[in-house]
Amino acid sequence: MMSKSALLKVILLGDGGVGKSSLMNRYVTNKFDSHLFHTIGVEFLNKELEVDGRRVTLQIWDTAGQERFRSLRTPFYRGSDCCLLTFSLDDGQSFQNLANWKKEFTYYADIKDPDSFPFVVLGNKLDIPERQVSGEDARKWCRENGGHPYFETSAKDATNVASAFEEAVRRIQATDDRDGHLINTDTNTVDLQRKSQPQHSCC
Ligand SMILES: Nc1nc2c(ncn2[C@@H]2O[C@H](COP(=O)(O)OP(=O)(O)OP(=O)(O)O)[C@@H](O)[C@H]2O)c(=O)[nH]1
Ligand SMILES: [Mg+2]
Repeated sequence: MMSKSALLKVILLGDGGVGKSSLMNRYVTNKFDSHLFHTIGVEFLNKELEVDGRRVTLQIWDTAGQERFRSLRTPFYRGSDCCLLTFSLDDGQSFQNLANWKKEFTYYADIKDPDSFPFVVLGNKLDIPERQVSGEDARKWCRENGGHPYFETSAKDATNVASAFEEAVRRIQATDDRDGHLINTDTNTVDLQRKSQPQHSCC
């Protein structure tokens, strides 16, 4: 039985230190490291998953958030199917910068119609009690800037991490049927549910 899986590219953008690498690592390897080094340029990891009965290969691109690495990361924005705008709930400035990240992505990814492009907003480090950004302010920003879904996550304790990435897939699938990205994976699986057809001897 041939089964197809869509190859989808999601990209994590946001200030340095908000937890982009930690979110990717938590989701793909289910690990958390409290002493991660700053990302230089970009890195990516793949993850196979099934969303609403459809198999997906998610290619997750993690980018360097520090300003000095802008020229290293921007060439990789093109071809993204979804952008995860990430800030940290204990860092008000990273929330203020979301608009800049959205603008930078839209420009370098050459997005013709930003209003219909799938963005998902992540407020990370939910486990840290000293919040500087309220959920109400974050939801208001998302409403006023395109109606983007919003998740409060913690890469440290895994809260909402899988849901956020799964929603990114849903938003892509809702935006446009990805048949163009479907890649055939010859899986040679036998469908055990199917009743074996009565053998008709033909002779
Ligand atoms: N408490 C807590 N710490 C976190 C969380 N996510 C990341 N961190 C920590 O925050 C620091 C920065 O995390 P990174 O994942 O490296 O941040 P980044 O966005 O990839 O940073 P750049 O690579 O510089 O863009 C690290 O010490 C992480 O351990 C979280 O959800 N909760
Ligand atoms: Mg990083």
